Amino acid sequence: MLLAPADQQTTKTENEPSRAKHTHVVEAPISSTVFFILSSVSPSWAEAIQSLSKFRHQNGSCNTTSGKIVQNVFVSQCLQLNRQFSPQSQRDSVAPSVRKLLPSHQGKLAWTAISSVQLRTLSKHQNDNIIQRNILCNASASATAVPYLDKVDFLKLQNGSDIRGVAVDGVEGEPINITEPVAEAIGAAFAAWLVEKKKSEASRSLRVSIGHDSRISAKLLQNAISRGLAGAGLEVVQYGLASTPAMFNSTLTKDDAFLCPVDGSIMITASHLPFNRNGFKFFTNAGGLGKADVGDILERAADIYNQFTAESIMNSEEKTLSSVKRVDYMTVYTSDLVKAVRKAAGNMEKPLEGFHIVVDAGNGAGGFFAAKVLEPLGAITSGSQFLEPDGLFPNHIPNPEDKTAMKAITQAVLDNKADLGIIFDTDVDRSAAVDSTGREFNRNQLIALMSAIVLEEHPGTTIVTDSVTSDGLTTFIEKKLGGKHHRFKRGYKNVIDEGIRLNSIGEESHLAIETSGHGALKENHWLDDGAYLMVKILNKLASARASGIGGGSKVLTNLIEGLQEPAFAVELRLKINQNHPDLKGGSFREYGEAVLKHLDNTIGSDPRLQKAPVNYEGVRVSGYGGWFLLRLSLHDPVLPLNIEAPSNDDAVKLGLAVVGAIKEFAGLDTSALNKFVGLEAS
Ligand SMILES: O=P(O)(O)OC[C@H]1O[C@H](O)[C@H](O)[C@@H](O)[C@@H]1O
Repeated sequence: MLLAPADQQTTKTENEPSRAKHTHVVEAPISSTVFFILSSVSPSWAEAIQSLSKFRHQNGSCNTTSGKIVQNVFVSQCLQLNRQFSPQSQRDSVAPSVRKLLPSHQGKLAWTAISSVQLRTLSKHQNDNIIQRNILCNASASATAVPYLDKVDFLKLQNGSDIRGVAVDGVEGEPINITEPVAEAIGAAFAAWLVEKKKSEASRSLRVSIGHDSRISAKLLQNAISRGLAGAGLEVVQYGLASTPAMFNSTLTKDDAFLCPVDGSIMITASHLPFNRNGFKFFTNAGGLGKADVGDILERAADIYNQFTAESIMNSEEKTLSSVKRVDYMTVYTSDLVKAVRKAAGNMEKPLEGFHIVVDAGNGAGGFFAAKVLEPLGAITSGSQFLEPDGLFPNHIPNPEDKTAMKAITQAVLDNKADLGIIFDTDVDRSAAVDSTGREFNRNQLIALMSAIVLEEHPGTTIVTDSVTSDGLTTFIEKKLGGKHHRFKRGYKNVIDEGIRLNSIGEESHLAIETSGHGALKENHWLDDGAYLMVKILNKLASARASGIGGGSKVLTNLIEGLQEPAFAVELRLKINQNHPDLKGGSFREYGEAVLKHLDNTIGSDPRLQKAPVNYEGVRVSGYGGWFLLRLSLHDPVLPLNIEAPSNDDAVKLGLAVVGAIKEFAGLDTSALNKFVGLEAS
């Protein structure tokens, strides 16, 4: 329910279950541990902290500080404090003077000198207790302390339908391009876009929710983007740690007590990318914004940013954050998930009683699933791992496509003799599962399992998938399950939009799902939601139990019996060298298209190879009992090549067919493929 305004809010550990409907506003001194760390590094910071602490207490507006969150709040507060102490006459030059106040080392804070790599090699104990806090400070502070209004190429921040960039310093060759002013401009731009979109409906001021994953730059960016929105006159509601699907859901929920529905929503996340990255996803009740709208927002943001002055930034900070509200929305979202499972099990209170289910959240935002979804349904969750948010992702990348991550959850299932394992990506829009024997339900297997569940409910329906799905999956969906497999393009947004489009032209489709673990169901507003996919699986477990069928996750494993899996599968990512003279100054996309066209023409003359009769992306070819697909990456100057075959030899033959066709493209780095087929030593 509604919490205190953001600037008075207790910053408790964010995945802690909410105990009270209204959170108390607590005042407390700056954490002494942080004081110790900072003072040992820089006396001038220590003085600043003492002044800040005093100032905040005298003025009765100190945020409580605990754990990791303290540093973000703290650095931001120091900067605010400096601004508050500056007389108006000095404020025009506030950015340089703020930088001067910070202990600087070549334009950055002195304590950014410890590199993230060094930190990672320190002992776990240190990492957990002191050093990790230090890097959090470094990271957050350096996002603020880089030259304040540097020139930024906003359009380069677009990554398909997302915004992605670097928010934390410390990785060589990756300078920060999402600073607080950049985020503030993006917030203001989204506000302008939303007002224009919703002007016919707007009888009150528009409301926007903001949530974030566990990244170390999240808090600063959340406040910065809030300033942009609030400065434009919108009502801002911060959710804190949240999942991407929950953010979309908040545009649909009807509940005044939680200030819902909101008119627009922003998730701060860079999914499974490394700790130094961050980004934004945008939603309205019509779904996630697409490429064109995100491009529009970035153009507006560039204009807004160019008009920023140090004074305007300072004023927005002073005026707007106090109006921001906070709501514990994850409670609404998780109770909806709980209700969905109860309903599917004939309204049993604890339909998962006795099931042992372990969760691996990879230290992302998905830790809530154990305590707030599985346990209320009666499941035992002991042995769950990496549930605590930690933006350095110290255990494994939160990504169900990652082999190490899948190994970790499989091991947890086996070690705990659990019935099922569930794993999420950082922002919980992707997931995968593992049965009690350690069999993975990810990629084609997850799609097969979800198809089996959905086709039981909607016989004959069309299953939309991405382009890298296997031939065995098509056979399974069409021959075993009696559905239709519509293999479309890569990209969750492409897949979901295609599911929606098919329905609009009269072809019934209830599931759009990618091998990456993204998936959306028609019954769930086409919401791309890894947690909801797992709910559908839990429903199956619960309803099997309710109808007296035992055997734990065997009921799931049985559902994908008959799915043929390739003996050999590989993905090779061939880079396009954008500076190579062979590109003749053209874009990597044009070059990639030329490679694909040439491959397409070459394949036509080889009788052992057949082009896929229906294909929406790249060049997909069958032969030697298997297939390959060469396509352009959605985001990168890369041509990913997927090969599946009955044996390694057959896969090599398919690889050689590709080598023959693309070898004359000198701007393409084919070394990975050459090694695979044995033309280069590995
Ligand atoms: O085209 P690629 O580089 O393989 O990337 C494709 C993937 O990009 C992102 O991760 C999207 O979230 C996925 O939906 C998509 O499948």
